[in-house]
Amino acid sequence: MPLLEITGLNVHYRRHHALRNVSLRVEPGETVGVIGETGSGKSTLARAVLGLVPASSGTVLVDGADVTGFRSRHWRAFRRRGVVQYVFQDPLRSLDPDLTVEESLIEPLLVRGVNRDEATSRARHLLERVRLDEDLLDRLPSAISGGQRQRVAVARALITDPALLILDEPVSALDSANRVQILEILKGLPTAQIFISHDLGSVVGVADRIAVMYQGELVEDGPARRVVTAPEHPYTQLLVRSVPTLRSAAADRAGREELRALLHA
Ligand SMILES: Nc1ncnc2c1ncn2[C@@H]1O[C@H](COP(=O)(O)OP(=O)(O)OP(=O)(O)O)[C@@H](O)[C@H]1O
Repeated sequence: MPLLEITGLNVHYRRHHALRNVSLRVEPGETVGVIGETGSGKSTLARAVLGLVPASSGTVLVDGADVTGFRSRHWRAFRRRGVVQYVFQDPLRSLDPDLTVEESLIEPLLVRGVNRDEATSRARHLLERVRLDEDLLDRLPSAISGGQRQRVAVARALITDPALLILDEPVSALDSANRVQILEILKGLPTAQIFISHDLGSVVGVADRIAVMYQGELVEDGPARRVVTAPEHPYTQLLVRSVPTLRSAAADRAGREELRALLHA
């Protein structure tokens, strides 16, 4: 069973048709890159999966449950299970400015009834996974760097052991060194991910599959290598052409690594 199955999804903001008949599947453990230019509907897709905008029609099945029919109490119960977690471009949106790093990390566990010692030990373990020093645990988000904050946001999203992580432009606000480090961390995760970006270069080294959005429609969806080496839709062809070394470098894994280093140098 797919972890996420979106079928014929339409979303309107008043009279604006933001998502048009979008269908997308994500299998457990799979990373799907969603790319497209500004306004193409990428964030709306994420919002629909998280229940932050209503669907006009279509279905969104998360772990077998049709969330499009959920009322607010269903959403509360569903969110408490922590099956889907998210990370935004700006980590200050995911982190409470008044909570220390440690408090931010353990809070999702405490509300689920995990005791403080166990929660703290899991928080420390996750810090290691996102390559952050334990010294940061006592600091407020305002007292750490943007790259560190985004790593804390990733750790907080992972602490409930979600089946699906939705990342909306997670590296767009970071400098190139931090960008590469976060991409490395995401690449090593066993969790299924939807990685939203306007930048094909960021997505290509992380994603198993790439889905391309254009004007509210999902115009192409396929294995990352195929989308990059043999793009079918004219918009994808344009995207690939605009990153000249992508096509040849995507031919193998080593090439992709090289390409990413090149793009983020
Ligand atoms: N709350 C809203 N009310 C009205 N229209 C909206 C709202 N949010 C988004 N839109 C419109 O819906 C379309 C899709 O927006 P969305 O944020 O999903 O695009 P995006 O691909 O994520 O863009 P970006 O890369 O700039 O974040 C855009 O035309 C946008 O102006």
